Amino acid sequence: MAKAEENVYTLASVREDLIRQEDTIIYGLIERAKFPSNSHTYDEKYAQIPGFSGSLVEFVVKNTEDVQAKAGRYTNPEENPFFPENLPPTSVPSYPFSQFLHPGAASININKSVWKMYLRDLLPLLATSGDDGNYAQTAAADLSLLQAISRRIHYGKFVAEVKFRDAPQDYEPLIRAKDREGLMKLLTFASVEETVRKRVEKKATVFGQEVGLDSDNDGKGKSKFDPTVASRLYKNWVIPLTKEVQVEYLLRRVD
Ligand SMILES: O=C(O)C(=O)C[C@]1(C(=O)O)C=C[C@@H](O)C=C1
Repeated sequence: MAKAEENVYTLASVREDLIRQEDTIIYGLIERAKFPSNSHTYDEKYAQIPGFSGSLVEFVVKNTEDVQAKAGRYTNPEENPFFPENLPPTSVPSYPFSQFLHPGAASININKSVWKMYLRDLLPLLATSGDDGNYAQTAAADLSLLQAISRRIHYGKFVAEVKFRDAPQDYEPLIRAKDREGLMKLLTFASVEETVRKRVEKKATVFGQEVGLDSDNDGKGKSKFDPTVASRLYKNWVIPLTKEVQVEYLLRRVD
């Protein structure tokens, strides 16, 4: 959650926020796994939308972002659109979001990589093959999951700012030397990453299980999706991309 006041982010508070965001991502995985792959959703040749060239998922994401931009979504520095080109300005009164980040943060948006990873890597792991015709609903599930993953990854900007403020003397020389590898090493906590992966898989197991009234049967039924998909998502893409955002942010931090 964005904070209105200055200096309210700490390493503990941003980590807590990341933990809460895990829930949103796992619910998003469950919601998308409800539908089969529905490949027409992603097929540019299938969608014949007058005045629009692209797939159905692009149509839903672009148009929803347009509405949400007018409603003020992107005035929050935690939010980054997938299609920033030609987005309308907000039409609502502004909220005094914290100016915690360095202004360079605004130029970091790695949603092109998030989008590619989602379609190419995650969906084949998550969705069973098949077609039930629910393409609009599928695209809507894709959108909320994409937004949750994107928010988590770009939250790396806040994590990096906190780390920089905690130890500028360690970060500044590496930033000035543009030492990406050194920065990556300094911001990495292998044991935290392992805890995150394990917790995510546990949450996915718990949230994905059938709940009955007979507690003896809880957890015995079929899971709503394979919980290892959640931990693989984090291990292979979410954590590495969050770290990439941190490095990009730090490189702009002393400009
Ligand atoms: O908690 C941190 O320190 C983070 O930078 C977040 C995160 C993550 O993406 O979960 C990324 C890098 C660290 O190695 C550990 C965890």
